Amino acid sequence: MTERAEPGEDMALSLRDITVRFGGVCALDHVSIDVPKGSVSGLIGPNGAGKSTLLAVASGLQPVDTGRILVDTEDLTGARPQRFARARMSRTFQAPQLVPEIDVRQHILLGLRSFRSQGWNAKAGALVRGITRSELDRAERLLAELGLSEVARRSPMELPLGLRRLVEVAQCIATDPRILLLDEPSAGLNRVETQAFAAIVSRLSAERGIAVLLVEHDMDLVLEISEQLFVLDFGELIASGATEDVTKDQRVRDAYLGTVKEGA
Ligand SMILES: Nc1ncnc2c1ncn2[C@@H]1O[C@H](COP(=O)(O)OP(=O)(O)OP(=O)(O)O)[C@@H](O)[C@H]1O
Repeated sequence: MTERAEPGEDMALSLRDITVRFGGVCALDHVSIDVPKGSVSGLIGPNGAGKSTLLAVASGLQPVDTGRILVDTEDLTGARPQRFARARMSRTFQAPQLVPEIDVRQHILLGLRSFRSQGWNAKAGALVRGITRSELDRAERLLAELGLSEVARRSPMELPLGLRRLVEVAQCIATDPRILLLDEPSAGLNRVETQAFAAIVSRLSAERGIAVLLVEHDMDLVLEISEQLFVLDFGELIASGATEDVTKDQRVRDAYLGTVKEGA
């Protein structure tokens, strides 16, 4: 099912000529993007532009009508989401996929064992039993790194949305991803929480060499942390490249960034 493809040495994820149609709607129209290793890329565009569809394609959740998906050097087109996870691809969802029955630390322990709480059941609960000292230490370090130590023993459902999103990110990080897809992580966060979140994502990407692809409507956040930008409009990629170049592109400014001032 998977085969070696031509290596995009600096690219963690390459989507080539991706088309996805839902009946008469062309959600993605021959879109190609390259997400570099170890940096943050922003994926922006108005409502309905195809951003969520592209993330679903990139994580193996959405079949494509045309195109190829290369993760590092492997062609995973048509592979199941589990195969993407084995290729060290991890993602968050607009509604964090967390469960009330296990505490924050147990979510991290699941992540360390390469499980997500998505589809959690009694079997997954058993997976966090018999944990080793080393796993516990790693979980505690990660909790501290993301500022979650104080809430480690609480159910994520008792926490405000901003912390729930961080728990999901922490669980993703625990799986030791090469690629992290973030779907509107700042939705529902206040300015201070968004700033804190931005700092954490930038640091994790730089320190751990994670390629981050960020779908986000908060342009301040996107422009602050993204080294590259991809701009979708009605399923079409209208611009891509270094953030400072893309934000000067007249078509992008007209379609989406009308309020961004020169030099922003
Ligand atoms: N499962 C589906 N069935 C039918 N149409 C869909 C489906 N998913 C998405 N679409 C359509 O595909 C287009 C792209 O949707 P998508 O959710 O990817 O956009 P988006 O950029 O993520 O939007 P938003 O910013 O509002 O989340 C839209 O016209 C949407 O209505």
